[in-house]
Amino acid sequence: MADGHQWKIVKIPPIVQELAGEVHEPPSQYVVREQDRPSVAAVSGMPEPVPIVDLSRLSASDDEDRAGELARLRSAVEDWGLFLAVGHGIDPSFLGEVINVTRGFYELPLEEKQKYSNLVNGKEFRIEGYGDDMVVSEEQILDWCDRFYLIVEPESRIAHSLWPTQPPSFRHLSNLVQVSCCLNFSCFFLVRDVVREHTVRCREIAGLVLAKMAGLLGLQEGYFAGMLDENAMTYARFNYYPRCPRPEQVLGLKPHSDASVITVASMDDSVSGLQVLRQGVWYDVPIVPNALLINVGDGIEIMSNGAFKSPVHRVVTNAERDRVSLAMFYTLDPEKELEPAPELVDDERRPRRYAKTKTKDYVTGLFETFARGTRVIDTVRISE
Ligand SMILES: O=C(O)CCC(=O)C(=O)O
Ligand SMILES: [Fe+2]
Repeated sequence: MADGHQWKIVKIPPIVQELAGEVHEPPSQYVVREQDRPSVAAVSGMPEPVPIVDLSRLSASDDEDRAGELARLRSAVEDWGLFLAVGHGIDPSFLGEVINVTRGFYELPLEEKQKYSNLVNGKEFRIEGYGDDMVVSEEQILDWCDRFYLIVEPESRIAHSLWPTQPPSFRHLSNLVQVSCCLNFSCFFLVRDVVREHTVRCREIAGLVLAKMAGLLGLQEGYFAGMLDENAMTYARFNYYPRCPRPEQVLGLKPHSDASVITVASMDDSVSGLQVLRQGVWYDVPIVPNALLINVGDGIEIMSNGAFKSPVHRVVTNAERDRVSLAMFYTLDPEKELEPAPELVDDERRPRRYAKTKTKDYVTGLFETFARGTRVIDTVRISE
């Protein structure tokens, strides 16, 4: 099962935040092959800008306004697979808090963060928790990034060992140590409470976008959004990209696409790093203050039978600044099958392009392919 799955790993990777403080050059296991090296500024003076969609206008009463924004949405999800969403209604101060608690988590002492380790008994890898890449081979090139994954919903799948509901008792410790432990724990409670609230707000946004995307395909508006039911799983991934002395040699996050139905990401307003691949060219996703990034996941590419695209994206690092982001991955009930909507398949004009898989197997497949630098969607693609 995706959430309970554990993998044997060949080695335990270092925590990049610790490593970054010690080295002047990235160790060889982080240095990507010559042909995979990032141009640190990709196409910023780009032939075309990364799309921006004003969500408030998708439901505008003025027909022309609405049609114009829907056309922008169509082009974004067909051609790019992602866009920056403005007019989403989330208060900028709350978005600032989301980024602050993400930073706050990474500012905790290492021992504190390691209480939430993604390694079981120090040697098996699980999705949830704090740590680094799942290392499946000696040759694997590692990402210059630490991450903390939490399952936010449904309640029944939350790993309560990683998600305490009661602060532990520190009474046996000295006063000074008690105070510092309480501070650390209150930071974790803040992470928990903020991410819960953020999940609900971002799901409303995801629901609106999914409804409009279904409409663009001639499906009922609730078609995709309704699939995010009470058993649907939401993962939060808090990313931390330390400064890197040689940003041109490493990747913060290797090229991948998201296994979600849809992803809603909040990013640092002070430092960019996300790049998207479109028609063979890497584009920088610019900083637009208070915008959210909406990323079509593999789930929508599959369910739309390829009409909408799950984009390949990656993250580059920065020599001067560290960077944080928080990605919310909305996925289906792990027991639900992922397959093209029957309405969008017909043998003559639109043959089926993806085979059926169970969501939990798909998500498990993501972690295995990601470690190898390949894409899980290619394992279900039906060749023409
Ligand atoms: O850090 C970012 O901007 C994107 C992160 C991302 O792609 C992911 O967590 O899947
Ligand atoms: Fe991603």
